[in-house]
Amino acid sequence: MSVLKNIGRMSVRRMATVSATKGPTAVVMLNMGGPSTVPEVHDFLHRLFSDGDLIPLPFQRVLAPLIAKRRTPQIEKQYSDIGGGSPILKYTRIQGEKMCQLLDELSPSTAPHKSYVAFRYARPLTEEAIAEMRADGVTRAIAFTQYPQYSCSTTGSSLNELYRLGKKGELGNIDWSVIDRWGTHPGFVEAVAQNIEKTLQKFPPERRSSVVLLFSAHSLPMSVVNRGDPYVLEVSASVSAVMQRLGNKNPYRLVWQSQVGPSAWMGMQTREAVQGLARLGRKEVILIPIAFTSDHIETLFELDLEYVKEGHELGMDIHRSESLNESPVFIRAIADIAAQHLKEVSSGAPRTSNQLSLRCPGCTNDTCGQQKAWFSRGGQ
Ligand SMILES: C=CC1=C(C)c2cc3[nH]c(cc4nc(cc5[nH]c(cc1n2)c(C)c5CCC(=O)O)C(CCC(=O)O)=C4C)c(C)c3C=C
Ligand code: FES
Ligand SMILES: [Fe+2]
Repeated sequence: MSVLKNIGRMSVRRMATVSATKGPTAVVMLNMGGPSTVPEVHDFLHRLFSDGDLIPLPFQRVLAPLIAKRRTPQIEKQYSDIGGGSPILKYTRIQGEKMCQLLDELSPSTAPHKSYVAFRYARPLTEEAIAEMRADGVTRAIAFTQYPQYSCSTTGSSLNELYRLGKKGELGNIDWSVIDRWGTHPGFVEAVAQNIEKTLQKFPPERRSSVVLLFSAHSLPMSVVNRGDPYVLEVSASVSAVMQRLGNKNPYRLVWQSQVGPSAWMGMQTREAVQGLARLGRKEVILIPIAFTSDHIETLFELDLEYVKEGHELGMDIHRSESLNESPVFIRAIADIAAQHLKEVSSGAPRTSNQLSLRCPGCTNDTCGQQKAWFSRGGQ
């Protein structure tokens, strides 16, 4: 038995060495990113408002710098109030590195694995991740979205950006596949549920089952919802899966936060929901971030410094459930998702999910269609 084990270990090591000569299997962590320091806020907002896949503006090149400049002082203040910057880069690096350690064990035939961070609006940008991958001699890469639920304004924007670089010939000779959503994966659901259970402990046992679970996700403009974007459905599916895992013991609602600008956005708004619950006398509440995997201004500023504080002023016993951040259950989940994906693609499965192949019925952005076709061919 031990001889067999040793042979197993040797072949694992040999395979790792062989693939090391052609570079590691890259796992590219796609996300929007956030300014790591206050002076980076302006550039972050400038890139965000310049992204026509997120916010299509008339005369975008002219308007984006003006809007970014006008909004910078307010957002700088929010980042100062949460300690001087977004922790998303710190957490994404930790999640990626720990995930790859697990992946080397779970998928020895594709080892070694190396994670690269590709942010859409903050450094390291997609181009920087690609330069590092090319220097490492990468020939096989997974574009792994770190948004659990798919929206064309988030994951779609990151994939469009990769496609544009590929079309310009800047990606080199890399064979791509995509993990484009995983909002109901049992490991993700388990990690969120465990954090809720931990927060429920803060309430007296006899009142625990009447605590209201208020799931909160970043809202979407109704123009995006109404063109058939799948995000609202997918966030709802995550909430249902978490509630099922919790045995449906608590009353709950899904509400939406962080609307920007005057247009109509998906509701009900989180702030109004907190106020409404207080008015109805339902004063024991847990706020649960469900659409983002690490802390950011929406949790640390909007939920903690605004809504929890306002809830206390209304006499509520209100707490926020922790973000996933360094949760080992979560890191194990993303490693399992990547390992399963590598196994399926190596045995001939398509390079993206079937769901990614479908454009929103109201889509008028040609890049979306070209991007989907390009990834389905492995980025060729
Ligand atoms: C799943 C999460 C997110 C979706 C969906 C989303 C859509 C979306 N966002 C905007 C406009 C802005 N978003 C801004 C910041 C921001 N957005 C998300 C997440 C999602 N956005 C996060 C996590 C953050 C904050 C980053 C951090 O470090 O905390 C901003 C900038 C901040 C501000 O000016 O208020 C804007 C603008 C649109 C238009 C949109 C869908 C089309
Ligand atoms: S906007 Fe959804 S596919 Fe283009
Ligand atoms: Fe946003």
